[in-house]
Amino acid sequence: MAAPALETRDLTVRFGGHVAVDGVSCAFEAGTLTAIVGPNGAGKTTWFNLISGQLPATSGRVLLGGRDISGLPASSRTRLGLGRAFQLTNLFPGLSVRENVRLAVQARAGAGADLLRRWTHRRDLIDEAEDILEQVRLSGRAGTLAAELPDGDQRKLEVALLIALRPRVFMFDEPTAGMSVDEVPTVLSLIQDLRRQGDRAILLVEHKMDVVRSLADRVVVLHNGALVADGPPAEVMESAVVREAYLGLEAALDE
Ligand SMILES: Nc1ncnc2c1ncn2[C@@H]1O[C@H](COP(=O)(O)OP(=O)(O)OP(=O)(O)O)[C@@H](O)[C@H]1O
Repeated sequence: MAAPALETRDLTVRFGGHVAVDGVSCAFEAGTLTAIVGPNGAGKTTWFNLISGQLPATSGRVLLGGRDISGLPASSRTRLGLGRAFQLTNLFPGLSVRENVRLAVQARAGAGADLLRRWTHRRDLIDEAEDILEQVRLSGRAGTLAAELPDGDQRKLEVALLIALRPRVFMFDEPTAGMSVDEVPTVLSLIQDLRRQGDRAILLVEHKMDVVRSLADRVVVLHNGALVADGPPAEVMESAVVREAYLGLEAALDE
């Protein structure tokens, strides 16, 4: 059997006496979208930080496609196919949307640091960038400077840059936080499109239960740093253990 796209084994981090992520073992298969939920301070973002390499683990392992990446820095993990959205540092505010996407495609393709000058020779990469712009519905804004995009479009651009990297694992941490109501569906349908491609695992930290219900195949619940429930959304969100453990979530679950 193929190794899971991503796996954490007994992953733990302590801050002094506080165990923020407590022995979390969990595997994510390609073609699935897993929502990670839990009350504030449950350890969701810290778990993401351990997976992406932003934070070193105290103990435990992270495996990407079966390969142990625990000791690797974040940049190497990205190169190996771990794509975390909204943490990207490769967005150039002074360049247009199109130029940003082209640079990301070119960087992934290893076309060198000669950047925009080479574009005329790489029709395939130009086409790929245009396809991605279309996929994220930013073709109409291709000439706009990244810095001048409204927030929602900037999120879309960040997803575009992530797609350009062709990761096998996509990690989204509250992708619609702070967005206006009319922008939310676009970003959610983008994430749904990614899931439909079938060859990647998608992890989504999300507080909005309606989003979880509509997008996720599976829900993983963290509480006090530990994984306390894992299963199909309807089952997990209705389970007594989750309802009892999460008084704070109860209102949201009933929405
Ligand atoms: N660098 C750090 N140093 C000390 N404590 C930390 C650090 N990072 C996180 N923590 C603590 O670890 C716990 C988990 O925090 P984390 O942000 O991962 O929770 P979360 O589930 O993502 O919460 P939220 O939903 O509010 O984003 C919290 O108690 C937090 O204060």
